[in-house]
Formats: sequence, C-alpha cells, structure tokens
Amino acid sequence: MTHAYPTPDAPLKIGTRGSPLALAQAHETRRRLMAAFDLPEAAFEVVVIHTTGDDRAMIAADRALKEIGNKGLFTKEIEEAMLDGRIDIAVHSMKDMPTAQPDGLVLDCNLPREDTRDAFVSVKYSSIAELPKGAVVGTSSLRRKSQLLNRRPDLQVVEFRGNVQTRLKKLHDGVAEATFLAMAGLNRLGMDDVPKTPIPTEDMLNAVAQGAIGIERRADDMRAKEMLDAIHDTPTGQRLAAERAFLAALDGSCETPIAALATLDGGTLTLRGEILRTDGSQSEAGQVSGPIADGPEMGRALARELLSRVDDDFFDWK
Ligand SMILES: NCc1[nH]cc(CCC(=O)O)c1CC(=O)O
Repeated sequence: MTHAYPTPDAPLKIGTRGSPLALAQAHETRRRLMAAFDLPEAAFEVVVIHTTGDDRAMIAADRALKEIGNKGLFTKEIEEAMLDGRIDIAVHSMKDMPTAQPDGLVLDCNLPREDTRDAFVSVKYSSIAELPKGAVVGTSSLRRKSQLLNRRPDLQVVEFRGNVQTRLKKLHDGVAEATFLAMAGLNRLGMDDVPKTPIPTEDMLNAVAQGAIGIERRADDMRAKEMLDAIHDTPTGQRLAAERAFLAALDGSCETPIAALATLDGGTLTLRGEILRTDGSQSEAGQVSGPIADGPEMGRALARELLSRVDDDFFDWK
C-alpha cells in the first residue's frame, strides 16, 4: 500500500541536532529519500532541534554528561518533538542512541554504514605506537581512554572536547600530541585535510554502532515506515542488531568502556567485543560467529562470556 507522499506544501519534516555532522547526516537522509521516491528537495524540511546535550554548560559538566550519557541526553528533545508531531522522522548517530526507544517510537532504519574505525589525529605522529613514552593524548571518550591506557599505560590522557577545529587548534598549540575521532564523522564532513590515520580495529575496537546513521519515526506513521523501508540498509541493520544486543546485555552506552564490531561474510556474522576497566588495567575481549539471524543471541552470549571473566567491581566507573 502506498501513501500520499510529501509535497513542497506539506513537506516531511526531518528532525536533527544542529551540529555540522548531524546536519550532514540529515541531508544524506533527504538525498536518499528524494532519489528513492523521485521527490524534489522542497518536499522535505530539515528542522533543527536544540538538545540538552548541545548545551555548553552541560558539556562543561563532564561528570554529569557521563552519568546521563545513556539516558538519551542528545535525543530526548528530538523524540518529544516527534511525538508532538513537530517533526516526522529523526536522524541520529546510532552510536549515541540508547538501546531501547520510548513508547510510540521505532528506530529500524539504517543508512549504509561508513568506516567504523577511529582515526589517530596528530600533526607529528601517525600511530599510537609512534607516540613517545609519557606522551599526552586528548580524548573525552571513556572507551578510547581505557583502550589507550590498556595498550600504553605510560600515556597521559587529558579531557578533550569540542568540534574538530577546536581539537586541531589544541594539537597545534601543543596541548596534546594526538587526539582521536571517528573516521565516519571526518568522512561525512569531507574533512580530507585533517592529519589522520585509521587505527586498525585490533588496536582500538570501535564503539557499538560507530559509523551508522539511524532514522527514528512514530510507530503508527505508516507513510514514514514505507518511506524509510525504501532506504533501509539491511546488512547495517543486521550488524547493529548484534552489537546493540551486546551493549544492552552489558547495560552500557557510548560513555562506557565497551567496544564491539559485527562483520558479515556470506550468511555468517562474526561479532568481536571488548570491555575494559576505565583505568585500562584490565581488558576482556572475545569473538563469536554464527548465522546472521542469531546475531542478537550471539551478542547476549558474548556479553555473558566476558562478564563471567570479571570481578563485581569491574564496572565500578567512579
Ligand atoms: N559521541 C559523539 C559522536 N557520535 C558519533 C560520532 C561520529 C560519527 C559516528 O561514529 O557515527 C561522534 C564523534 C566521534 O566519536 O568522533
């Protein structure tokens, strides 16, 4: 069954945060919908929603950010706007999405995934191994910090926030020797001039869902469902189902030291996962393979296996 498609007089409202990356992702979504339904750009309206997570005062409150990290700091206002009907669909970085959505909303559309790797960004060095003993590196990601300290206990990790330009300036000012950013974000922003080297996943395994865009809609909006089904990338959805089941079983978020990557080879899905102590003193990693449809169960099984190897205080991040 088909529905009345949006028109310039009654456009489909695409909700997004206002950051350059969020806008690029919203524009990619609009481009794919235009192509799939042969609609003009004016049939879509990109609506920027301000979120608590974008609040500068809130970002300064690092501790608060970490504690609220999984409670949808970046998504609450956007989801309210969708339930209110101010927007029809919402475009998100799946890495920042809690594993469960509020009643009345579904998140089952993914665009083709970008590079999942982290980038090593430095004006002097090209890999973690090249960093001199005791070097200062900047990141505000608990996962990256834990992985770095696990592999290189000599490094000094300092808080690094802000957009790519701010971080590069800090590198040029000598605040740190290197910082880390998702390759996906740099690629989607076309930032080809950033001095970056992709880090092999063996050295730094990505966050759950890194590099994937997800599009949320009201559960009862069948027109939005039909339109999003047409641009959904099934392999990305299958990989995320396994990674997010792993995350959900660990009760984690992108602000916790958890990493996972699912890959597909024919009908087989392989899931690699890692959990760490925040100080890097312990890392537990594992891998499972099986039929694609078993991805979520494999995610839960891998979480159980890794949890069975650690003490009760492992997840004490204070
Ligand atoms: N947590 C912030 C965030 N959420 C998504 C991305 C990048 C794009 C992606 O991974 O999909 C980033 C920035 C970063 O980690 O460099």
